[in-house]
Amino acid sequence: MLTLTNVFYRWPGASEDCLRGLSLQINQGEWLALTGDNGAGKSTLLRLMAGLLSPGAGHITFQGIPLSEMKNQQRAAAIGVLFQEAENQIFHSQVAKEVAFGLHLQKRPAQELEQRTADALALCGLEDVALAHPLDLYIAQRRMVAVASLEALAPPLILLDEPSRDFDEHWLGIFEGWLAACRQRGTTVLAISHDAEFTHRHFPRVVRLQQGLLVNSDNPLQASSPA
Ligand SMILES: Nc1ncnc2c1ncn2[C@@H]1O[C@H](COP(=O)(O)OP(=O)(O)OP(=O)(O)O)[C@@H](O)[C@H]1O
Repeated sequence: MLTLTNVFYRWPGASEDCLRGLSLQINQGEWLALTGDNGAGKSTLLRLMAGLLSPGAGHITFQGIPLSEMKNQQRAAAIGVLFQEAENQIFHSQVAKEVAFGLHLQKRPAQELEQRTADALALCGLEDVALAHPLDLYIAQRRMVAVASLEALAPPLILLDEPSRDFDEHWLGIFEGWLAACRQRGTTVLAISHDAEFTHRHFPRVVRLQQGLLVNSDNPLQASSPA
């Protein structure tokens, strides 16, 4: 589904490459966790996978199409991202409007838009705050607003950066209910996570980013190569 081939990336002004010839294939329907030390480059890699940064060398394709050739709208429909600071991806003054925004951009019929928004709010435990300002919510609820916005669009590939962070037991349960819905519809998911228990519960395949390359957690000495 998503294929990275010999990808290099160096941040502007940095003296060394952050990613050094990294290759990875994420298959359709696969759930893959990405681990690694602080500063290893996991969030950088996620931004490359989302098409928000471009590799300095190498290439990334989504279902065979280079990410660089996809239009923004096409990419947004295909790949959903939950950032580490999910509150920074909230732009509207009302929860329901925020959740519906992506569907508006896709020009979905009004009835479908309303239904999908209502369903996403319900699944994400936000029905009672649908008319609230997102910034008036607790941090866990705000994070779920960003999740509900993803749910409304239901992209086939979802990238999550430290998703279990900020959740107490109650909200983690709701978030994991959403993950179950994603699994049921065959969504492909990649998650960066430092939360070993969460990773173990959901992600059968784990790769580790180390010195700009990926290694399999099962076999730390062997570089992860395209399947
Ligand atoms: N916007 C940026 N501009 C310049 N350098 C950056 C930027 N973002 C990250 N970096 C650098 O890239 C390297 C990798 O950072 P990144 O945030 O991708 O790591 P990470 O593995 O996600 O870390 P963490 O687990 O702490 O979130 C670091 O050296 C960081 O300083």
